[in-house]
Amino acid sequence: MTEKISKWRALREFAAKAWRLSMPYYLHSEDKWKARGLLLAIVLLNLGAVYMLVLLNEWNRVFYDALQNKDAAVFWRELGRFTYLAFSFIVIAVYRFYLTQLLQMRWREWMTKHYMDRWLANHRFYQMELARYSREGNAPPDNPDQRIAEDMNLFTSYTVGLSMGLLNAVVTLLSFIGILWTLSGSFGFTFQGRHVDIPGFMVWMAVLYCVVGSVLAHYIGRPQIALNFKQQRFEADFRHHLVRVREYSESIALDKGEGVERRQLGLRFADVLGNYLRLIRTQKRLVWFTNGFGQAATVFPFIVAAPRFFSGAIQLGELMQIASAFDRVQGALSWFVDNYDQIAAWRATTDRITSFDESFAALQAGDPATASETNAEDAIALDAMDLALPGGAALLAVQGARIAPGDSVLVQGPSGSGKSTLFRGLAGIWPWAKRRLRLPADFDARAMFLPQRPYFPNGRLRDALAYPEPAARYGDEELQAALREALLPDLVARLDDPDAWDQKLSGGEQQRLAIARALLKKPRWLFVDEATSALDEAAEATVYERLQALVRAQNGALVSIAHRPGVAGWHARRWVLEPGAADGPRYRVATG
Ligand SMILES: Nc1ncnc2c1ncn2[C@@H]1O[C@H](COP(=O)(O)OP(=O)(O)OP(=O)(O)O)[C@@H](O)[C@H]1O
Repeated sequence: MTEKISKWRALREFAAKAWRLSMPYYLHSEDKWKARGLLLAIVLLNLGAVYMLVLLNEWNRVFYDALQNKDAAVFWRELGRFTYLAFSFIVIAVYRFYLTQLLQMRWREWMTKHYMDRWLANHRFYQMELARYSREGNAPPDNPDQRIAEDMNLFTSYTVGLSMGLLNAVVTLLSFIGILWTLSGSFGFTFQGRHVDIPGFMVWMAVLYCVVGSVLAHYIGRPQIALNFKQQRFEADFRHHLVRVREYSESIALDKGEGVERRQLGLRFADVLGNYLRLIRTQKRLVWFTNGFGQAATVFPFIVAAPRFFSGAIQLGELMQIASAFDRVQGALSWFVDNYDQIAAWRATTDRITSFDESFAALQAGDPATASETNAEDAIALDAMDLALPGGAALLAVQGARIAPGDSVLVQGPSGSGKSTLFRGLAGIWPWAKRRLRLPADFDARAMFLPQRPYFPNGRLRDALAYPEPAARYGDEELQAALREALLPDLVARLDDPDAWDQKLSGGEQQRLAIARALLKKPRWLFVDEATSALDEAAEATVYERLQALVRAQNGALVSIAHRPGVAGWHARRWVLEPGAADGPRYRVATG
């Protein structure tokens, strides 16, 4: 009993989830009127298709009666009528298909854009990756790329396809149950001396046939839901690992890591195949059943109605009409059996998008971490900032630190003490931060962080240099001057060359390209995290001289993280990360 209740609850929860995911498009999106129009047209075409089936069913009776009576005139007239009925049916079928596909496409477009916006907003794409490897309770769903690329497609096509299929089945059922009921006659038998008459006998037989079928299909096909869910995950993990091997191809080749990677890939692919085998075994059982069930359905109505035909109670036309109406009723009632696979996949995809959705909501709930005020003064005031590790352990505390125009600060401390995390906290991307900051009014627009590993999009060098702004914002001369100043004179002539710059350029060249980006954009508040570590000391000194000159010209400040003693000379102040008290964060910042 409790199992039954929990099943109903699971079904209700699934319906609620599918509803929650679907409604925004039809109720609130900017595309809602077109969507509703398409939906209405598809519903009408579905109803039209059922109406055509009713007409064809009636046609069956007249046509077969004409055959039995050897009435050639009626035979030819009915063939003519068939042509017209069949043509209308074909037109409806074509437009039903076309408009359904159009609706699915528009809906997918809207959902994909909507989820891409949410994923990229407020650094959520970054925070999701951070949280994934933390040991906190509920990790975000795996492979967001797959959610966005594949699940949106699956969800929209299953939702439209299956709900229209269900509508079709219900309307067909209602239309043909009446026909079948009228044609059925009643079935009489004597039980304990009393005569019992069952009206609509064929309808009851159809219902019995399909209830038994649906229940059996459910029990046979049930494991598919979980297996489908897992299959998607295993496939995505396998693909993800392949992409990583491609991305880190050089490091792996230098480490001679091919063997390990091959084994890792083999393990992931074995998961894919193992689960797939289980899935197809379950599917095989279901195919056994649905085929047997479908074949039996062809002869079943003849067997049940034959006695009335042989007794002369009905003609051949009526027998054929009964068979065709039974076929329709049975087809409608078997909707569940026939679509078991798809329903299972629909549930899996709905669950995946819902968990993706929930992780957005959870991240959103944590947003106050990024709160900061605008400073009345033109300076960065870190009144208090506590940074923790993903597991919750307190890592670093800063109190009463200040960066004013003209400042140059070197941040020093042991490796792993939280220097980069301090920058992440200042940039407002670290989710485990409690911040009481006052920032200058132009901080958002004019602060720039140079990370240890800069990112360059594949494409023309000018796009990589100007990223994330459009390259068109800068003239050739500006771009070339920035490259020259950042000690990359050889690249000056290659502004329009398309390439994978993060693979083609050496580590030091990539760092100089990131510095060229800073020189191009002229930030006021510049944060440099080991961004010159791959340069030789002479080049590092030249670069620092230029960065210093840059921020001085902007009346800004330079804050650097660097281990090399040579860099210290370019900074007037030090912030040192020192071990904290035993009961507090691991490190505290001593400002100087
Ligand atoms: N995504 C993460 N998940 C878990 N721990 C992290 C994550 N990012 C950083 N940490 C941990 O936070 C601590 C501080 O890291 P951070 O990169 O800020 O150190 P750092 O002082 O800049 O080190 P280095 O000088 O080696 O670059 C380290 O112990 C690191 O392992």
